Amino acid sequence: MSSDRVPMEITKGVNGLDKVVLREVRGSSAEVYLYGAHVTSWKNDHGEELLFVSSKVAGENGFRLVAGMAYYTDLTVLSFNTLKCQSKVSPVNKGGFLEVLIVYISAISHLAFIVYTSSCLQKGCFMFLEDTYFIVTLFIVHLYVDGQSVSCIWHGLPGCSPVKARSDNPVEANFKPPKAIRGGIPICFPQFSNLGSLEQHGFARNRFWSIDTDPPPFSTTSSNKAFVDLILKPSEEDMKSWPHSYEFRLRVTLGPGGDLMLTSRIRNTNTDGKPFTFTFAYHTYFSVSDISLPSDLVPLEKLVFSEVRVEGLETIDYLDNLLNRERFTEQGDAITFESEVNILFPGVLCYVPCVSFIYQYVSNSLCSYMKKVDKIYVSTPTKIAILDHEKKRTFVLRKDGLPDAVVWNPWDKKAKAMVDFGDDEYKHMLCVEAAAVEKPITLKPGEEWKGRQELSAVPSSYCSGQLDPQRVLQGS
Ligand SMILES: O=P(O)(O)OC[C@H]1O[C@@H](O)[C@H](O)[C@@H](O)[C@@H]1O
Repeated sequence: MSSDRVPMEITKGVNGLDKVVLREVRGSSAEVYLYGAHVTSWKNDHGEELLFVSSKVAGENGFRLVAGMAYYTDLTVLSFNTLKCQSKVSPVNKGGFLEVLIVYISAISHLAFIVYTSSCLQKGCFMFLEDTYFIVTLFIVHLYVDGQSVSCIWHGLPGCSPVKARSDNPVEANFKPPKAIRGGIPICFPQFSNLGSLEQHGFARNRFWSIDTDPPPFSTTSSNKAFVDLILKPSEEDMKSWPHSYEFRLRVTLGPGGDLMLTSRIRNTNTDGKPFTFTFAYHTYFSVSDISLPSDLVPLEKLVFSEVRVEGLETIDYLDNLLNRERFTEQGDAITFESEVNILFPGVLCYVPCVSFIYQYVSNSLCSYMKKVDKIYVSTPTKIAILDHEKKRTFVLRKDGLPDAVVWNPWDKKAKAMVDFGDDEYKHMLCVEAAAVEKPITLKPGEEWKGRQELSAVPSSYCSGQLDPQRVLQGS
């Protein structure tokens, strides 16, 4: 091990599982579970989480924002004190904070309702309107809960949008080995998806890895960087389903600027002279602002596109997982995700609840198929950008040894069917996965394969129509 390396911290995570915490001097950090060699957290120097992990993994209280978009309003009716008096704090929430959606029906009356909150607050004095659509003004309030009292911070996020109020029970931690962790960066090896006889995405993501204290030297230096080396070797059990001997070494490095690098080295150590073949992916769940929201008010006749877009895959061939992996070519535009509220109403119609309801209902039933994405882009450029308008952030993914890239979001219906995933969590994640899928990799005994994924999160001042995609992709 290099002597000038930044020390790492080994601690316990969910369900008492060991995790390694990497910290970088300017404040960014990353967490890697030995279970699955799974990166579950990557934070920038402001402490903002950049990866999505399902709330069902962490067992946090569940709350979900339902819909909303930027729009002017002024709200003076509610006071923080009202909220303070009415809050009933459950001990479950001691020391935590909750986010509450306030709905203000401006066209009808100057009343406010909390329509979406965690269950402990439902027991309070708030009026809870479940499964009801409104055209409303939105306010986000953070309730900081400290044993007895609740203090509120208005986040001043006025919005106007059709909103569906929904209750949601606090989410229980339901993650436990041998299940894979939903979110972060699972490693798919030796099989991507169901492309073979093994379990979905292979077994590496749900095996216990070890810390590799003496890895063979790397060609690039990791000195002055925080990193950890992990290793996976086959168990007798694994040999039954995949009868090959290998050493899978993973180095997770946090660079001085907060960049996150994953380098995999897989060596065939078969002594029977036999080669083996595998497919692979870094199944990265990026945390994004609401992917289902439109970026601006637009006229009725125009479709609205979401604020999250992927650039670098235009004109690239892809295999569509939703259509039996049939091959298509991506059209010239960046990949966008259609809005749940894909048609908006002009002027005063915004304030008529029944019109809102009908539009929301119709647009949801017509468009949900179009929103799902599950595509394997083949032979892509080495650099892909994920732009997040709302967060003013661009993720840049660079890859090496991994010709393909998978883009996946389950969208609403599949999300509901996934037990380890909240119903609305699809809105806040997008998987873009550096992968080797179309042409499986074959290693003869003694041969080694290397596949690297490097992620950076850079501030972007994107505002509609002003982004030059080429600059994002070509810039350093
Ligand atoms: O639920 P899993 O096994 O983690 O897989 C999630 C998704 O992973 C993606 O990589 C695949 O393209 C999807 O088809 C799959 O549904």
